[in-house]
Amino acid sequence: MMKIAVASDHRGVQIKSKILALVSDLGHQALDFGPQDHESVDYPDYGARVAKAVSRAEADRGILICGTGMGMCIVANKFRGVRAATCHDDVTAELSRRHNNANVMCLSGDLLGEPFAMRMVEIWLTTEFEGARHARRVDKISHYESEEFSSNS
Ligand SMILES: O=C(CO)[C@H](O)[C@H](O)[C@H](O)COP(=O)(O)O
Repeated sequence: MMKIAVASDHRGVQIKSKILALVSDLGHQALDFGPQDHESVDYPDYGARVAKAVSRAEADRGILICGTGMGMCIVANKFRGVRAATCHDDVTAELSRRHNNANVMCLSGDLLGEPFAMRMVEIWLTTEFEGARHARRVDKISHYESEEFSSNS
């Protein structure tokens, strides 16, 4: 069982509730990081909540929804240890796990149909990281965000 933190902006509130239910149905602990209504909010505030939880290992993974899935991805990737990927379909959902070991999935609330998005979430939650050559590449990403790299570049 994983702890999955989920948040959205106002464009993703409706699908967020469906995703939270799916996450629970799949046997995981679903953590709702808001918002709770359709009032307009700023996606960086909610993206940061989930990304911070993943970065601090308070959640195993996160799922973020905004209009396009892009703004959430940009903000989430500012947090150490977060590998956020905007997923558009089954293939990007699967490969973001198998190749990139993505720990945050970002989705569009505007562009994906609900059944399609639900299938992508299920794929993303059930697909393992392949490791091997991909582990070497993910390790290089970690290196580029390390203090050692920042102080020498
Ligand atoms: O992806 C996004 C941010 O990059 C989103 O589409 C936001 O949900 C969008 O920018 C919000 O716009 P709104 O006109 O204030 O609803």
